[in-house]
Amino acid sequence: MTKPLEIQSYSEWNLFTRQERPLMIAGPCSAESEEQLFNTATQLKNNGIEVLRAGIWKPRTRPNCFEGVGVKGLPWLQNIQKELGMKISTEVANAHHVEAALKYGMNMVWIGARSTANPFAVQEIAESLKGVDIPVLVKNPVNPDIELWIGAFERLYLCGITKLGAIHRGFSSYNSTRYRNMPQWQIPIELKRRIKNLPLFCDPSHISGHREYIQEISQKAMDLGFDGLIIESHVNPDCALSDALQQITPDQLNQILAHLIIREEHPNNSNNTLIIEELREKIDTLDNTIMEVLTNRMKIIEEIGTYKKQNNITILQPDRWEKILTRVLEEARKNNLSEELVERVFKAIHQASIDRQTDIMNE
Ligand SMILES: C=C(O[C@@H]1C=C(C(=O)O)C=C[C@H]1O)C(=O)O
Repeated sequence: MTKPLEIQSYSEWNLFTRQERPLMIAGPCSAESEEQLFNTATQLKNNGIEVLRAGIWKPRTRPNCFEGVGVKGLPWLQNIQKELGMKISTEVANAHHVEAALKYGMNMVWIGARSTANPFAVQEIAESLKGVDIPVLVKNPVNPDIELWIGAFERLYLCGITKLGAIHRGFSSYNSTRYRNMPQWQIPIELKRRIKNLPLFCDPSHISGHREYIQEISQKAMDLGFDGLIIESHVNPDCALSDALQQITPDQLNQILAHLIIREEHPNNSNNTLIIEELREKIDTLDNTIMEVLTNRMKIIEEIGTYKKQNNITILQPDRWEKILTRVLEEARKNNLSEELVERVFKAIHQASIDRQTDIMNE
């Protein structure tokens, strides 16, 4: 889609009366019983949380796990809306879920990571939401594919939904990493650049997979300018029927929120602005130098490419490449620069050289 999506600001969502960052959505991974849900909601509400989340249908990796209580949990949520005045939200994965959720007065729904990865599911959900005026949040797909994530917003938008928001919950990985799902922060950063006015929530519970990391991930999300957080909270996390390790009590959630430092995107006085502006001028000059160096390097790459073509020499020269990489990594170590950064930069430069010389060979 070429035209920018005209997305409504969260101030028009009718969900949050408190509009400061972080906008908060919290509640158990799953609704397990009326009592568990009501007690959790009561404590959250007493701690100032306005929007409750609870999974009713749980997509599980393997069969024979707890797959949610199903529609019988919907009246429990509706009762909380009535008794406690909280806004209620749940995950929907198909048109039946949407219909049932709407019947019980859901104030917001979200599409889960596995569903976002499936355009058929997203299309079905989008069509079933036509004419409905509640916010719809979309979790990132399980695979790190930003186009698929953006495609889901476009499908919803084309069905007339303009109260849209994104939830960053991290990406699946084969390797074992510090977190359950890799944050790959560059992807939500790019999403923010591509859809500028899209409200962005972070789900530190699913990124971390463990409660001990929720604080640091929430802080990072705030420092990257996320608008809100969606955090799993349960009255008795250790006895939770799903995602026990990553859930926290409403009081633990309160502690985490109390420790968050909320920084502003723009400096709040002209002196700070001036200092940053001066430093940015220096960076602009250096960026110009980088561009000049890259341009000159590429010119020489082209000369070598032409010579190789005329003299039947292969494009890739493993020994030369090995030497370059060894040398710059050694320089990185000496200068206290991240070796990972230098390696990534030089691999990208080398790949671009190969691509350019390939073009020359084929001319
Ligand atoms: C430029 C050359 O071609 C390739 C590109 C290189 C580079 O970008 O520095 C190095 C080795 C080759 O794989 C070369 O042969 O020197």
